[in-house]
Amino acid sequence: MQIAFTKMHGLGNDFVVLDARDHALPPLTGDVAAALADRHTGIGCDQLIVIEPSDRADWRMRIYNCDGGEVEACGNASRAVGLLIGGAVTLETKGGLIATRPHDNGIAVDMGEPRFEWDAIPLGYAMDTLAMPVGWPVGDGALENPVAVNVGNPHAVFFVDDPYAVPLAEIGPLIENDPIFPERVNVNVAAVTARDAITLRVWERGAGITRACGTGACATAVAAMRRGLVDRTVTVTLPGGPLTIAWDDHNRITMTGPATISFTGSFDWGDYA
Ligand SMILES: N[C@H](CCC[C@H](N)C(=O)O)C(=O)O
Repeated sequence: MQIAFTKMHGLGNDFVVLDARDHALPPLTGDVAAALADRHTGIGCDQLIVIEPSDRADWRMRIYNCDGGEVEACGNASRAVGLLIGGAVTLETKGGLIATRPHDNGIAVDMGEPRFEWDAIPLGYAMDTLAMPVGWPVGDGALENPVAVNVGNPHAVFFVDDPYAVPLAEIGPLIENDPIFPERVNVNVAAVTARDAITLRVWERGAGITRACGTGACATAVAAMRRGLVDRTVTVTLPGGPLTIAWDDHNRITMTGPATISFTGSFDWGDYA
């Protein structure tokens, strides 16, 4: 069975997008998602995205990390789907309802409200989420006291002097899989460089180091705002480029940035299932 796909990215965080708005796909399992996402034997991407009908929003967006796990949110993919569909779009995700609209700087996404309660992250037990009383040894120092925040998906945000000096490939998986995070976690290492500027790198849950992470940018921005380190609109610069994040007086996060269609193609479902 031939299936069409659109290859897309947001600042280099890339996606294989399957459009099932007017026809159902064959049953999609985590194994099929991981096979399609494999950069050696599949099409290759950080996340596999499926657009399908919804009875709660215009459409439903399903997100599979390249490890095959289905997850709640993906900021960069939200912009990609918004670009693909066009106009103002509401999307149902496992992490809640979001809304996209065209913007002068690409696509703007209402990412909803951040959650800071320990059991909403979730964490394994009650603790201060503004500075978790934990640390992980790194070299002759440590990554410690992260902010924990849920922006549809779980994030730990560490503020450091230089994100590019952190051995993220080494420490990322250890933190991602620490039992203190029952649903694992996305690991953000960030430096505040001005009241309106943050530099960020991300080890993504189920995907590893990516060139950009939209939810990571949202999580890091509101974490910095909660600590009083930045104003309520900031530019978060990732390896793939900048995103603008605003946290408004109605407690809603807006993320604005580019989305790109790379190419279209098709594959035989039988090659992967
Ligand atoms: N790895 C993330 C999902 C993708 C998030 C990232 N690609 C983004 O743009 O937000 C998670 O497991 O929660």
